[in-house]
Amino acid sequence: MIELKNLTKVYGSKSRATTALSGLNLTVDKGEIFGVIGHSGAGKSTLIRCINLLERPTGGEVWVGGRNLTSLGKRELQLERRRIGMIFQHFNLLSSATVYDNIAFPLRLAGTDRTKLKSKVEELLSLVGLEAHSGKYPSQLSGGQKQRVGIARALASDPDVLLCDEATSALDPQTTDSILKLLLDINRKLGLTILLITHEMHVIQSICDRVAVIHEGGIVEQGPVAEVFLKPKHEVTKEFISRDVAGGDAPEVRIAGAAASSGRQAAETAALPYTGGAVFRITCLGENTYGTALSEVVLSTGVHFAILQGTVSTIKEVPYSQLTVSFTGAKEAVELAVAKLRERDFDVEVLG
Ligand SMILES: Nc1ncnc2c1ncn2[C@@H]1O[C@H](COP(=O)(O)OP(=O)(O)OP(=O)(O)O)[C@@H](O)[C@H]1O
Repeated sequence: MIELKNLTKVYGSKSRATTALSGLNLTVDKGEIFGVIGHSGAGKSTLIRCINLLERPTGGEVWVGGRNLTSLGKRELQLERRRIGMIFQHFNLLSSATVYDNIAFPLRLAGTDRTKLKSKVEELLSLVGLEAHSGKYPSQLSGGQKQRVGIARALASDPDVLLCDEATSALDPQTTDSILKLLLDINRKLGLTILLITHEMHVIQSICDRVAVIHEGGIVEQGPVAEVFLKPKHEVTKEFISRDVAGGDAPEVRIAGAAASSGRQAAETAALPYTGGAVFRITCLGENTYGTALSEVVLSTGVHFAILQGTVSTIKEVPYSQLTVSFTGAKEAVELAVAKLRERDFDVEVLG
């Protein structure tokens, strides 16, 4: 649905030039929710604004729905843009217009007749749950309600694609969750392709199918959310995840006193209690998360275990657990426990 080929954006020129995007490639499939995460200055806003050509790329191509937008003239581009809705961090509503008129705005611009306009606005008000607020002005609405208006307005032209520019960054956690749920509902009901940019892993984890990590104007890692989230490879990805899990800057896993050989293990050998046992990271995705497989394996092999760190949560409504455990017992028994866990679809990583 969206294909970015070798996308480049340089702001300014000569000694004042800033390269915001450097030959970026990305494909978003029809009907999926795709998240791009990155730190401040990584190029997220530039990327999303280049997709509807609010920002002209310096080089490369932007394909949406099979058309190369970068090759279109003004009039054709205007028409294609109707197939791309956009919502913004600060909502960008018309302050002097009511909720109804904000939603009706793009329909009036497109010359929609009165009867059709009224029924479309009413349908959108109901979709975003604002039927009771249609006569209010933006100043009379909460942040979450304002974003609902933004979403309804973006959907007025029946777009195929919705671009979300940090759409929940100005909202509190509870309101964020209700807006994310609305986006997920819309994606499922309308089959809308959604591309969002964010600096919050929670947003990605809640609703995205796939994620790309942007750093210094390029994609450094991408894949299905569960894969990237549970097995991050790039340092920037690991940092986002450890912040999200630990709620701060703490590294993901640290083991006090254990001998370390590899770089990754060395970085992880500092803060968890030393139990004398072998340390593993055990990951489980799906219904098995709440099952008894782990205790069955442990009981059947006679090893003892201590949980050093753990998370049980969900990735887009699918449960997962990731536990750092220390196994103590005879070497053969520990090896057997690990083999049995792997047989039962647990991912077991040796940490030390
Ligand atoms: N209009 C502009 N003129 C010059 N440089 C710009 C302009 N817009 C962005 N940049 C630069 O391009 C780079 C990428 O900026 P961009 O806003 O795309 O990053 P971002 O990931 O969205 O950051 P944030 O999360 O802080 O919004 C940064 O170095 C920024 O300073």
